[in-house]
Amino acid sequence: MSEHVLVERSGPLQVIRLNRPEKKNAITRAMYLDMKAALEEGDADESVRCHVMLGSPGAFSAGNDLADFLAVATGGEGGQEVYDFLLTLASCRKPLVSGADGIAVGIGTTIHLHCDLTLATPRTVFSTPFVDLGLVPEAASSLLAPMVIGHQRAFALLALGEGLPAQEAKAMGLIHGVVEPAELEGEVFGLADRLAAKPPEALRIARDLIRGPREHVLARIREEAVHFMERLKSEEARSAFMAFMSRK
Ligand SMILES: C/C=C/C(=O)SCCNC(=O)CCNC(=O)[C@H](O)C(C)(C)COP(=O)(O)OP(=O)(O)OC[C@H]1O[C@@H](n2cnc3c(N)ncnc32)[C@H](O)[C@@H]1OP(=O)(O)O
Repeated sequence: MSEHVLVERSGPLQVIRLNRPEKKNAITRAMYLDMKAALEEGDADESVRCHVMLGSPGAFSAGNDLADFLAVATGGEGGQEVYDFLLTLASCRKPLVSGADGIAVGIGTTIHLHCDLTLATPRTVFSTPFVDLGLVPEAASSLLAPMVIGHQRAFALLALGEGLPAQEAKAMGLIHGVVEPAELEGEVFGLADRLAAKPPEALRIARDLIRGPREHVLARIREEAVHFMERLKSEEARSAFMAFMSRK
């Protein structure tokens, strides 16, 4: 386990905390592996009733590490860890509650589409500049976002790259609530504890019914991944990553 993902237990909750604040919690290949392993271990552990996902004060996540993307764009290895993590996330068997404060870019936004309850703060802005990076949507966001907020709002988010402030995201039904930064973790743990206290089998069946079949979500992740991997190696993407890495 890298020091950039902290996995803790809090009673029946398993807490996965992104812990790379100096890089705004940009997610590296090692961090995807850690998050995947934690979700699998929590799912397999009968005493875990709910997963909690958190970032740092001011930054849930700046999305995929762009140095890692640049490495792939210039002929190196990578990409499989993201894909494997997303398939695990989308098939997770236990409820997921997340809290986002501040920066939530790329996968730092799309992770929450797989969470059952998400809280954010007034300073949180969700954004997915995929197209500006020469990329395409991932995490089945091209399917899930239009389902939740409608085509045009999803298009503005995923294709135009417009930031979506937390209050608007709540009004659209994309997240459950907005609380002050100082209250975020307490409120997230409060929701997760309420879920953990429910009869687990009834909650599991209810969650499966509410989320619906997973096949089409997994199929969309696969479909997006084909395009995403091609785009990662494109000149459009390479120049966008280089522009970020060489900015002053
Ligand atoms: C499958 C997944 C796909 C995706 O997730 S696609 C999305 C990829 N992410 C992005 O395009 C976001 C890139 N980052 C930014 O645009 C900005 O950052 C922010 C708006 C998120 C924050 O800006 P500010 O508050 O001014 O912070 P700062 O000075 O830019 O960042 C602090 C340190 O964090 C590093 N960093 C930020 N984001 C990333 C990243 N995504 N990959 C690698 N490093 C990142 C910076 O370089 C810098 O580092 P140093 O202090 O050493 O200069």
